[in-house]
Amino acid sequence: MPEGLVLLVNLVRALVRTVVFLVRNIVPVTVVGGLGWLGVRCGWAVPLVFLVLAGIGAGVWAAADRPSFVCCAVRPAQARWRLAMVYRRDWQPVLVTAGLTKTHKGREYLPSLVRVRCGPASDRVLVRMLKGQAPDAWERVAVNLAHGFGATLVRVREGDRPGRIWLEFVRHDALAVPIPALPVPDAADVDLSALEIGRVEDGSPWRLRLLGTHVLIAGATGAGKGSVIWSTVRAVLPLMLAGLVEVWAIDPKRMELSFGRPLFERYGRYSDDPKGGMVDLLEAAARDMNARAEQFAGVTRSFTPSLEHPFRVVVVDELAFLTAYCPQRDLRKRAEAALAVLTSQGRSVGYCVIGAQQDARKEVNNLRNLFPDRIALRLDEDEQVDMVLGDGARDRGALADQISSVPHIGAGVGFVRLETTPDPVRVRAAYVGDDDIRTMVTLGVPELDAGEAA
Ligand SMILES: Nc1ncnc2c1ncn2[C@@H]1O[C@H](COP(=O)(O)OP(=O)(O)OP(=O)(O)O)[C@@H](O)[C@H]1O
Repeated sequence: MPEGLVLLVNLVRALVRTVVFLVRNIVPVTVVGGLGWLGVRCGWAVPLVFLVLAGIGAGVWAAADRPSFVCCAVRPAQARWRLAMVYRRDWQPVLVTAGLTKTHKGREYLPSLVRVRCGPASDRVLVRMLKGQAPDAWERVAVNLAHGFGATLVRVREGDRPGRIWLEFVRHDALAVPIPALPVPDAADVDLSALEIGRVEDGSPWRLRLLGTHVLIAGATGAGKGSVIWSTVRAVLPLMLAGLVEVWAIDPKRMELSFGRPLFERYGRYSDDPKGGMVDLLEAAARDMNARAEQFAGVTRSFTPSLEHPFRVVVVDELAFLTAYCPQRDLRKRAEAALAVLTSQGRSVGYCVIGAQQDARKEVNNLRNLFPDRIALRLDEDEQVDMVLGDGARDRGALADQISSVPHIGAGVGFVRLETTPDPVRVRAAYVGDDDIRTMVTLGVPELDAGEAA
């Protein structure tokens, strides 16, 4: 190519890049340009005064309404900064090393970086993949991307349209510190479709639905199943006291739920009797549910709790004890049958089963598919993740087998699928300690003093 032509091509390239840069950064460029122009025309004291006034304005805004300041000013600025200083700067070298680019006839094709959004603990980067590329190609090199961009973890999420994906770069673990028990809400604020029981990784509240569903909590021993159960009981406590919710507790382990026995006995039922009492309780629930279903048939399709028909939550602390480990075959069969009736028909008539289990394997719990909502806390083996959350959940980032077994760091941490997104999200349940449970019992059964309640 003649030298003059090379020069011309490079000149045009530089011009195009400058225009693209100016258009992309129109706001900061205009502000800096405007201040510079003021400085030249009126002296440098004038832009300085503007900057000081802007600083004071930002300070007042931050003091008056911190969430909106963070959301509208800090996060967009952080996203711009990280786009320029982290992602755009290292985009080409990292993608080339990770094998995500293609070279054809001497020309390199590079996936495009569309947008960056920053959250409190992670960045989301929207990427336009190369034509013919699939998200799996990115999932396979997630570790390379994490190291390349200085993140602790990268998850690949579906994009806003075909051909695009979101890369979620986790900067630091926002759930590494235990969350103390949440305050007992006012009765008017309790929503059985969205009970606040902890926090999602992005800092938003973790809300659990009970109305119209059943919940399975799977986690190895010490994974923190108790904190999910107790945070849920705490969230419905005001409605229990008002007679609109009953909690029927089945406690084969005689540990976790026995703390709240007086509460369950007054505002529901409780059994830890391995000789048939627990199964009787399950069967009683199934019978009541059938009677309710008959009463409602043809009258109503949506359930609203009332004093006559309270919402009933049946909590089973260890499902496998009733369905697999119980030595009497007859009791196992009866428990399985009652659970199957409750989980298959109870949703629309105000029954919700919350089942906890340590072992997610199929042979231990055949009823797993009857629980529409499932929570995977720390699990022993990677194949259990898909057994709990459904096929492909682990590939989509639900690394429940890698949650720390140190209680302070990993207990109560897990993965769930929310209604709003197909991808599993990381959550942590608030920790309801023994004192919190005592306080709850005293609230519900005031005649017991705190000592007796324990
Ligand atoms: N959400 C939490 N945040 C911090 N620590 C927690 C949390 N949940 C539980 N822990 C700690 O982890 C320990 C084990 O929790 P828990 O007994 O709830 O586990 P589990 O899954 O019910 O175990 P198991 O099946 O053996 O009964 C608790 O004693 C507590 O110290």
